[in-house]
Amino acid sequence: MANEEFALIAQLQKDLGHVGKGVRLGIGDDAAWLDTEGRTLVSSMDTLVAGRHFFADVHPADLGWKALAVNLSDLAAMGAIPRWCLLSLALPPLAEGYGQWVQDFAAGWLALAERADVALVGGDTVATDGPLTLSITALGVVEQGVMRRDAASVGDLIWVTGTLGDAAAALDRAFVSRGLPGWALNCSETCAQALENRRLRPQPRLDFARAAVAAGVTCALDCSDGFLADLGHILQASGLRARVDLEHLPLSSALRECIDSDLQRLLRWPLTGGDDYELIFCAPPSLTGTLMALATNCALPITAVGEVLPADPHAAEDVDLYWQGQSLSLPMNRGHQHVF
Ligand SMILES: Nc1ncnc2c1ncn2[C@@H]1O[C@H](COP(=O)(O)OP(=O)(O)O)[C@@H](O)[C@H]1O
Ligand SMILES: Cc1ncc(C[n+]2csc(CCOP(=O)(O)OP(=O)(O)O)c2C)c(N)n1
Ligand SMILES: [Mg+2]
Repeated sequence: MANEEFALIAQLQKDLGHVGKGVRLGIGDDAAWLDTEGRTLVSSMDTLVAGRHFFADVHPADLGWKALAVNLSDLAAMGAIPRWCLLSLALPPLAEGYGQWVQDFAAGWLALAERADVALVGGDTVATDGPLTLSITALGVVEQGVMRRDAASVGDLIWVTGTLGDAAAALDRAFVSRGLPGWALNCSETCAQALENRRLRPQPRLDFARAAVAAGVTCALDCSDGFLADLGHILQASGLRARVDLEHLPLSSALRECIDSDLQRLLRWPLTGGDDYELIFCAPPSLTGTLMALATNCALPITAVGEVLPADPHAAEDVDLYWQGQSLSLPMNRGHQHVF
């Protein structure tokens, strides 16, 4: 059954619009009216397109979670506290209408929104002849400063939260299972499910990020495109280089089983695969003890994977990559990039 725009918006308001901090006016007027209580505002936007960021047959609950998670991850990377979101939906025709879809999408979204205490305060809903497309604006506040891409310093250690490469390996498996080109995984069904869960339900590292910025970390971003590509963004913005030890990249036990010490798989999944939504941050060695204690408090492992080096006009690459004591040349593909 086809839905009409205003009926769908009313359902979105009912299923998704829960009460949030500082919301003077939420869904329903021409714009939201929000109270930042004197704190400064941090804003970010990310778009997800069917066929490019997710498979068109994704379960809407998984899509609801992931669409919010990737946006909250950008706020985490700034060290911001998420408060509000705006959601734009461009929906292609669907024979059975979007009633059940919105209900399922809302369940996935709210599972994370309630945990992160973030309220949907507005958006836009349109029909499209193109693929299903979601665009989310995430708004947060900061108490003191933020973490920036251009704030790395020579001698900083390069840290990563959690583990890298699980989602990229799961994406390969999903491609292969759909008869599309990809690398097959050699692992048990239990491992494959653990990887798939990382692909579908990324965890924005909000608590650790908030603690890190309060502890004086000034340089971070979130790893969405691939570790090497995203570290490159920090190095370019900061005008510096880095040394990275490939064997220090943190891997889940499931991914370790799939990689089985194979260099090509290490390069493909944890180094350049992307879709991780972990934080990469740089901090002086003097902060190491504090950071390890914060990570323990958050029950989130953090791993030092390299060091920031001075600029070198003679160096061909921005990263010196080592594996088992050997210097490696960088892979041609450093991570995900949209091409137009
Ligand atoms: N169409 C656009 N208009 C204005 N700014 C943009 C646009 N696309 C990207 N940006 C800005 O470029 C920067 C890098 O974007 P992006 O690579 O998408 O970051 P991220 O990986 O954190 O989402 C961000 O500050 C973003 O706001
Ligand atoms: C169906 C499907 N194809 C490919 C990917 C891989 N992929 C798509 S976008 C992306 C990186 C992040 O996307 P982008 O739009 O660059 O987000 P941003 O860096 O702006 O947060 C990756 C790894 C995927 N997750 N799902
Ligand atoms: Mg983006």
